[in-house]
Amino acid sequence: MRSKVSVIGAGFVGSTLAQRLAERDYADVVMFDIVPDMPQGKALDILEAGPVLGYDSLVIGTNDYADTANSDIVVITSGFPRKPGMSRDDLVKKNQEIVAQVTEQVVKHSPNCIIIVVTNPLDAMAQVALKVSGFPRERVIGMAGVLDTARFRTFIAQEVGASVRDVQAYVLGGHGDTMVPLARMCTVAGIPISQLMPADRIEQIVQRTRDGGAEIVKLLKTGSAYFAPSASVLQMVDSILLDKKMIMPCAVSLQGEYGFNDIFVGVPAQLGAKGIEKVIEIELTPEERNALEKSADAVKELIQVMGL
Ligand SMILES: NC(=O)c1ccc[n+]([C@@H]2O[C@H](COP(=O)([O-])OP(=O)(O)OC[C@H]3O[C@@H](n4cnc5c(N)ncnc54)[C@H](O)[C@@H]3O)[C@@H](O)[C@H]2O)c1
Ligand SMILES: O=C(O)C[C@H](O)C(=O)O
Repeated sequence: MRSKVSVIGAGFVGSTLAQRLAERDYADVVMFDIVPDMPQGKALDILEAGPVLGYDSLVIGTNDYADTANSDIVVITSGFPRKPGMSRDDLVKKNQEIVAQVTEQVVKHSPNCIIIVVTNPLDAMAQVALKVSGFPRERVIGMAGVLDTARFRTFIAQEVGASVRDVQAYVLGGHGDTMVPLARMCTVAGIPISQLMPADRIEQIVQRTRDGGAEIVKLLKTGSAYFAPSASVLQMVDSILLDKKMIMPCAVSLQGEYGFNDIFVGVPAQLGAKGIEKVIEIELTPEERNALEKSADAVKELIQVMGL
C-alpha cells in the first residue's frame, strides 16, 4: 500500500510541498485548507502534471479532515506568514489558535501519524502541537534547522565557489533572530571554513543566515519563503517514509539533552520510520553553549506568552 502524507494549509509552502511530494512518487498526498475549492483546484493541477512528469501519486484537495484519515505523516503549514518589519514572534497569538485547532482534527483522524510543524513562530507552534496532540515527542517534529542550514550552506558555497554538495554545516537553536549557526563545524569537502575565509567574512555570513527569512520577506513584500522551506520539509519526509535515518537539525522537544527539558530547540536528530529516533548531542564550546541558551530563552518567553 502507498504511504499517505497530508499537508494542512494549501498556501505557498503547503502547495509547493504537495507538488514536491507528488513528484517523489512514493506517497499519496492530501492537501487541506479552510478556503473552499482552492485546495481542490491546486491538487487537480498537480495531479494533471503527473502524465507529463511520470508520477502516479494520487493528489487530493479537500476542506474535510475525513480525507486526511490514517495519514502516515501530517505537515502543518496553516497559519499567517509575516510581513516586512514583523518578527516571526509577532504571529504567535493568531497562529497558536490555528495550530491548536488543526492539531486536534489531525489527531482525531490520524492518531498514529508523525506531525511535522512548519507554521511560525516554529518552536512555539511545535510546542502547541505536542501539547494538543498528546503524542510522544518522537512524533512531533519542527522544521527549521534544515532550512537555516541550507541558507548557511548556500552562502558558504557562493563565497568559496564550491558545490553546495560539498558544504556541511549545522544551524542549531530556535528558528528566530538568536539561531546558532555553528561556524566551527562548517566544512567544505572536509576543510574547516576557518582555513578558507577570514573570520570577519564568516561572521557576515553567519549574520546573513540569521536574517535569511527576513531577507526573503523584504523582497517578496507580501509573504515569506516557500521554495527552500518546502524542499527542507521534503528531506525530513524522505528520511521518515524511506526510513533513511538521516541526521539533520530539527526542532525537538528536549528531555534532558543539552541540559534542556520540555522545550523545543533545534538540534541534530536522526529521522526514521518512528520519527525522531535519536537526538545527537554535540560537544559545544562555552560560547556556543551561551548562544544556545540565549536562543532557548527566547523560545521560553514565547511559551509563557502563550500560557502553555
Ligand atoms: N518553519 C519554517 O522554516 C517556515 C518556513 C516558511 C514558512 N513558515 C511559516 O509557514 C506558514 C505558512 O506560510 P505560507 O507562505 O504557506 O502562508 P500562506 O498564507 O501562503 O498559506 C497559509 C494557508 O493556511 C491556511 N489556513 C489558515 N487557517 C487555517 C486553518 N485553520 N486550517 C487550515 N488552513 C488554514 C490559509 O487559508 C492559507 O492557505 C507561516 O506561518 C509561515 O511563517 C515557516
Ligand atoms: O522568515 C519567515 O517568516 C519564514 C520562514 O521562517 C523562513 O525562515 O523563511
